Amino acid sequence: MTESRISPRIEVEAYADAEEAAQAAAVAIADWLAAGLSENERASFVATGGRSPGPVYDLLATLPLPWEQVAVTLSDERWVPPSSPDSNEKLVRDRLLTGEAAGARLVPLWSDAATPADAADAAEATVADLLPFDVVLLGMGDDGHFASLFPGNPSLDYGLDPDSGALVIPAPRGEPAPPQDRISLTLHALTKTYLIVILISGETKRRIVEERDDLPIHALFRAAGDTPVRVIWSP
Ligand SMILES: O=C(O)[C@H](O)[C@@H](O)[C@H](O)[C@H](O)COP(=O)(O)O
Repeated sequence: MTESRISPRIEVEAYADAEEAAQAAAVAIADWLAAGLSENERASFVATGGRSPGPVYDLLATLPLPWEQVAVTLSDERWVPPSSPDSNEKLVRDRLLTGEAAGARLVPLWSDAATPADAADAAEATVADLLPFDVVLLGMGDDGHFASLFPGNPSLDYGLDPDSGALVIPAPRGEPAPPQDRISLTLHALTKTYLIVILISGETKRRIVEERDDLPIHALFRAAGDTPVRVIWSP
């Protein structure tokens, strides 16, 4: 593993391949959950969507943690029911809440509310009950978005406002992204945690992290304060 520093606190940890990166992320998450559970009755984990985290969840589901003491919520959700193949809740139910981790408690963001805004309002209280999170897992898009906080989206400024006080907001579909309405945790919510793990791959994403400072992900780095941020990368 090699490390490159882009700031005093953020290090890009380079792993040989996606499998090694997933292993490193799973170990980081499991260690932090175990540490939280050594001090508290409950722990909470923010899982993310997309293509990258599935192998991490597969590994976590094999680990003998006291998962019945762990609450799992989502960094964001597409405005689709949990039966949809696009649902992040479905991804987490299928890949994480199985095996050893079947007993974990899922706190979803989607509900049968009339609109994403109504669902976000309803999720505000259930997410607030989980704070501070023990660990947050995020991915990042090629545009530097994380969760559903997309460059150019009308919800972005509010979503990145560290003083907003809001935990969960609607993110409308738009041009260029996202392709469908979303619900997202805010920067304010996602930085109320003891560890942030960002799982990315490919040169484009590594260069975004290392060479730019103007995208949503960089606002997260700045807002993280004393919260450790681990950027786990593979080619
Ligand atoms: O709902 C989602 O799609 C995710 O929460 C999203 O924020 C994801 O983390 C990034 O788009 C990176 O996705 P990949 O890991 O597939 O590149």
